[in-house]
Amino acid sequence: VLARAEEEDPTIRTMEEFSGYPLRESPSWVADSLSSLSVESENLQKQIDELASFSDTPAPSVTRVLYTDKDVMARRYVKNSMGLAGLSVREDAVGNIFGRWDGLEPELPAVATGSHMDAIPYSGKYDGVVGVLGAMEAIKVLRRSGFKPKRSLEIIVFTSEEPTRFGISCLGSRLMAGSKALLKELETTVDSQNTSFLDAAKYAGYAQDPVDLTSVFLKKGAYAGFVELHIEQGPILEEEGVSIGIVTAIAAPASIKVDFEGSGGHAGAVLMPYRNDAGLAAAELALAVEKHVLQSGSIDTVGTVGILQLHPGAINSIPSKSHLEIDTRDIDEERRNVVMEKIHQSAIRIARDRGVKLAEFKIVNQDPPALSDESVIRAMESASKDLKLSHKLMISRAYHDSLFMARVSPMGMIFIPCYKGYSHKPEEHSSIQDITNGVKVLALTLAKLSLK
Ligand SMILES: NC(=O)N[C@@H](O)C(=O)O
Ligand SMILES: [Mn+2]
Ligand SMILES: [Mn+2]
Repeated sequence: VLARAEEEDPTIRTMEEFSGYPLRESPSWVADSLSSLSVESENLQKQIDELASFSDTPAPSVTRVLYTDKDVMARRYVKNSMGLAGLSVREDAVGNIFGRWDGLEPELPAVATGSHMDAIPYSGKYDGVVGVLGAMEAIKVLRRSGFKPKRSLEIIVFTSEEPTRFGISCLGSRLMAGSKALLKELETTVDSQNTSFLDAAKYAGYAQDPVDLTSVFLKKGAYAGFVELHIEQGPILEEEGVSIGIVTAIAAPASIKVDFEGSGGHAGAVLMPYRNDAGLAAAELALAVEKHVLQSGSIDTVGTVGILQLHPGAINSIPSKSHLEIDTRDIDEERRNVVMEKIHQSAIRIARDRGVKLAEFKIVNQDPPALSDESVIRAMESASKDLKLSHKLMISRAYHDSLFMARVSPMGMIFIPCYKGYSHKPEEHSSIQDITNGVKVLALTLAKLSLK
């Protein structure tokens, strides 16, 4: 369809370049391709179920942690599927996977899409995976419709969006966005088993010597656009009966690691006035996090203590050490930073009042929010309209690799409804109809962006 229009009327091309608006969004082009946008939904659901089987915990839960055997098997499955979809596949030094469909003008910066396939402990099978397998299906949909992209289309599977193994979220996309701080951090980063990041990466077949992780950095202007399809992970779309969420901004995430050290001792013999209980210090700080977040003055501020560990972890021994990991977010970066400072002051006060040592108060990440790009938002909106799917503008409270891709490319995200907004638990679910709608909107959005 495209080739024919271009050959027939060069003025269209000039008009397009001038307005930056693909005239071919004229009803005829969209109408032509709309009817032929067929999604193989059954096969897509089968792939989602198959990928969920690469898990270290029993179904319906999914646990797939970075560079573990199940992660390596899942990576092999996805690379294989990319090959079958006719994409040229490559990987970088930390295992970000790229599947490319060359466009008519392959020298132009490509348009990318993608998400992640690692899964936190005891989570579901849709978080990230819909954006990876759905992206592959979107490319297949366009191929089936006879569409020929001008700009190449590239699927990216990001390494370690989840912070599970090394406490670092969006590790792959952060590096792609050129984070020198992370580069440094990874030299000494170890997991809870004291395995270094580099050893774990090597175990999975990455970070081959001579290790140069700067090779992961994206060249400026590498992509003309990036669009991530993802489940909403919240209840709004389902509650309002809306099919498509068009993300305009991603909230600003931050995480803090805290260690307290006390004197420990016998749970029976040490009387209460003589204790320096690191466990109670941790408990008090966890409640202080909640207090500061609730007092931020906005419902948009959230705070979670998702990890709280006590040492030696014996019922009849007073905790001598405690470790907490705090996740706090807000769409207002300043307001979130104020909360973080209050949490820090509380940690110092609690340590003083309880006679324990604040051994560590480490801000692991403190990221700014990201805004979606206007032109990408317009493309997602017009795609939803063309497909006659209800849609609404909304913000993402969860973070995504898109948060970092926004630093190197015009970014947008497409949300689909999920059951009761459940996520990060086995009950996470999106209907194949909702996934199919998301895939169609993604396909059409990629087509429009690839013509620009
Ligand atoms: N999308 C998503 O779940 N990202 C998470 O890693 C998060 O904690 O937001
Ligand atoms: Mn997640
Ligand atoms: Mn995700």
